[in-house]
Amino acid sequence: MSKRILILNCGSSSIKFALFDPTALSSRSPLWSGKVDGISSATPTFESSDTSPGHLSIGADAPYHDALQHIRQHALQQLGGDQLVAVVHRVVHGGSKYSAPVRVDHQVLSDLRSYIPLAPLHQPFALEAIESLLKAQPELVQIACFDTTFHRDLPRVEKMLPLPYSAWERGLQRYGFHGLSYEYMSIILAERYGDLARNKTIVAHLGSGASLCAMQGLRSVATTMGFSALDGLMMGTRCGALDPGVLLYLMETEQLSSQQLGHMLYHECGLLGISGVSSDPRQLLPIEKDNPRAHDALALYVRRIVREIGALTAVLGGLDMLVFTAGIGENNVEMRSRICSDLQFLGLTLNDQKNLVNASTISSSDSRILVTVETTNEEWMAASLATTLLPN
Ligand SMILES: Nc1ncnc2c1ncn2[C@@H]1O[C@H](COP(=O)(O)OP(=O)(O)O)[C@@H](O)[C@H]1O
Ligand SMILES: CC(=O)OP(=O)(O)O
Ligand SMILES: [Mg+2]
Repeated sequence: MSKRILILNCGSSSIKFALFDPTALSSRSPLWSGKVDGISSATPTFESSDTSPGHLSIGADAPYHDALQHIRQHALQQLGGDQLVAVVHRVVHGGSKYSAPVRVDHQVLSDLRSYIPLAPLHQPFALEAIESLLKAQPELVQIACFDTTFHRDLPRVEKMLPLPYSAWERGLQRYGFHGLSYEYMSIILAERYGDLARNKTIVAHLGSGASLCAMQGLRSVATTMGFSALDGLMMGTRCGALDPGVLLYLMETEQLSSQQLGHMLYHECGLLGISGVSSDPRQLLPIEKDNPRAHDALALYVRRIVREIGALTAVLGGLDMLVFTAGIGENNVEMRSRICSDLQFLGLTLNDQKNLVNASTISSSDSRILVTVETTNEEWMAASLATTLLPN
């Protein structure tokens, strides 16, 4: 009977899953993988390496729960007679207590629950999966790998918030997210580009959630997400960095409660909020010529990225390499082109042909900055980080 581990990656718009042989992780290829997409939308889809994409019928009341059940059934079929030795979860927030992967028990689960208000779009769903498995199969080993871990050694000046000092003492700090993706990038970039990648690199993780990570020596030295996954770039439905005066105004003058504010900031802002049409650039690009709001949404999205790349370049004291990853970064030719076009002042130029086919290197041969496209693999990264915690 062969050993298997199941990885669950609960993102804000999808659940990705993968089954690995823990004794053959060097191949980085899962035995089976897939995703449920558009979970809270009217048209959720399921696809896996053994089935083509299709509509997934899940209830509107508990779509994450239903999607997880569906994945579990498929995973059990895939396992056949093999032994599931652990389920490994991408958990977005490890807080200040969990700075490394951990085996989950009731105490850990309760600690992780206390971080739900810091990541309400992600944390509850990963924890729901952990909790239901803990109930159904208490003997099954479950391991949590955190998005925050890769940023744990951020310089103090990047972690601090300019609030009264007591806030820092109470643990209010910038954490940073998408750490599994960035850690994977740090491995891949070292293998492909060696010393060049160890210089001044910015990785742009552009998916439903989006952030940038400035790396030096392939370690995180600054990142755009902060205390929560709301900070930094404008996203599909999240606002990104915002003048706190706006929040005071909305609370005081428009009497918005914290719940209403939370819902607005996480679900009704970003590309969807401005356009009123979609959180997905693929839907907005074809209509922007005739739809000023779609045009504004895309222009603001690009502007925020360019601004933050400028800021991180200043923090790094220069830039040698820019890497695009995640759903939009890996696939959206036009968005990459617009971002790079606004960065020409850095001596960055794209090779349009290579960009068009999502080639691995998309900068032109005379560009001062190497621009690459890399497929992220948060599931393999979580599998790899969990190996030391697996039962013998
Ligand atoms: N083939 C594709 N072409 C263009 N954009 C894509 C493609 N696949 C995914 N995307 C974009 O990526 C986004 C999802 O990115 P992803 O990294 O999977 O997000 P998350 O992990 O938050 O669910 C989608 O909203 C869509 O905009
Ligand atoms: C932290 C975060 O925003 O994750 P995702 O991009 O998967 O939603
Ligand atoms: Mg993601």
